[in-house]
Amino acid sequence: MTKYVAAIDQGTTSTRCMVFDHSGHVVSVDQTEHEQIFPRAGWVEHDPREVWTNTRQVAAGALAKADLTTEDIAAVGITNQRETAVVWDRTTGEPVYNAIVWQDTRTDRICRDLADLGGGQERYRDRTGLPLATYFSGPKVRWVLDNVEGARARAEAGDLLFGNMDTWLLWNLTGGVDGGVHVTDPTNASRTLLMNLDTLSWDAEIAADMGVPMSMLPEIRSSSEVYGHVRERSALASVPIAGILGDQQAATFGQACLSPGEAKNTYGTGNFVLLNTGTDKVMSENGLLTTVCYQIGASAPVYALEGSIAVTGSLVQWLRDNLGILGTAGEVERYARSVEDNGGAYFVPAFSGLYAPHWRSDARGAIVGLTRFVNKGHLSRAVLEATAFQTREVIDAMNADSGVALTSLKVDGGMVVNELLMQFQADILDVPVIRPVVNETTALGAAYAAGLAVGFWASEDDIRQNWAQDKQWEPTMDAETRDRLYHFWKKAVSRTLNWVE
Ligand SMILES: Nc1ncnc2c1ncn2[C@@H]1O[C@H](COP(=O)(O)OP(=O)(O)O)[C@@H](O)[C@H]1O
Ligand SMILES: O=P(O)(O)OC[C@H](O)CO
Repeated sequence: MTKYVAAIDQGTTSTRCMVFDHSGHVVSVDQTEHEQIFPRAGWVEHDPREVWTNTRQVAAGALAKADLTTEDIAAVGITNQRETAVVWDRTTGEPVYNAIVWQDTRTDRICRDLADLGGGQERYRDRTGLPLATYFSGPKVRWVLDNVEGARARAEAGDLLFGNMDTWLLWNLTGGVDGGVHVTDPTNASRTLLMNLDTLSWDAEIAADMGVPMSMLPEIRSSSEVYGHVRERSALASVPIAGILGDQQAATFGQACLSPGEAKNTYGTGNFVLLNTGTDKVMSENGLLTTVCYQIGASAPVYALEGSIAVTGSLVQWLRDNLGILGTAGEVERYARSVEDNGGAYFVPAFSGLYAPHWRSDARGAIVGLTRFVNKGHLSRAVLEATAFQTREVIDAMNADSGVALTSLKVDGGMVVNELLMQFQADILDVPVIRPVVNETTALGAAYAAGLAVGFWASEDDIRQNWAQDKQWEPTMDAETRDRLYHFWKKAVSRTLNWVE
């Protein structure tokens, strides 16, 4: 029997390939970053060709680093930044435009026009589980067809294909113009504003409203089945591609949040809290998303409530790259520890407006409470605290929507090495925060989906058994302090609204 399963994790800032053994431990990893393209304020793009080239490189790199060959790999899974939209020509394989990234706000006008058709921001909530917001892929496809010369005519002639990053990579991995498979899974499809959450199929009426021809849309298959095999003459040649999960759903799966009431929070570029609600979908009345959590083979889909926060780890990057006041992301903890508290400063990073639970595209970032006293340490602390406060907001909304009061929170992602943040998070939520041994839960979740499809893992019980705790932070803050800090956070948020006119 082959000993390993691989996962390709195509994230916002980088692409990695990871190889896991049967116990879910990392055997090998290779990773490379891609360019963040900011053509103008509010626009964020990636070059899909660069991402595809990087994918091939890291697949080869991960095998080489552990001295593995294709024969050692039982299956490969794909997990990806969700909502990031690619439109390409099926006859040439060439993208017609850069990938428009989930954080991009250029579709604000399109979303407002759609809302004006009736129903406002909630127009498609019943069918899709989502508010009308710039975050999702459908309006991004509309923008490409409206703005790239000749694109609409080519789309209507059936020459153009759409996909989130999972679909773009799957199509290329399985041969591209030579028989590439044009498929996605329900977790990715549920982020387009085009999929019906009950039937797990495309909604023709919404696609018509959105001006997106149905011929562009990939086939929706389950999250765990063999979609095709990797093309010949490449690193993972002939390996079955057997799992697709959007990265936040993959992390939920990798964290073994497999029963209703279990939740995780991933701290990466943004933060994403997902609560497994089982085979019942919970429609949010408090600004959360209802989304597909996973669908394993022919089983019924499992749903989740999601609190999506656009800017958390990227705020640390902003301090480092745009202001130059940090040398590395890790330094934020050292500066934050140099002071006792935030010195009265609050930083609301509404760089892409505010996502959950506010959904306010008219908000923009603000630092409030500044006095001459505030220094680099206080700002560093305010940056970390912003992550924890935003998490509290979505978890409060989740409690209200689901009636589930969390008794602990599983965490993962690039920011969870930050111990000050983890302690502050436990304090602001007043529940323990738990970090697993394998923090690479996103790639692991995709590996599990692929491994289950080919019998490498027998059942979800294997996933539960593989999960192990690394560290737990207990809340120590008194209620009065917690309430005071959170009160000022909410006041700071109110100062960012109604900024864009
Ligand atoms: N020690 C740290 N403290 C706070 N944030 C950190 C630290 N190390 C990394 N980060 C942040 O974590 C993020 C990277 O996490 P990762 O999970 O790799 O992101 P993604 O998958 O979204 O690309 C970056 O935004 C970075 O600023
Ligand atoms: O690539 P990440 O980890 O920042 O995740 C991005 C999310 O999928 C966006 O919805």
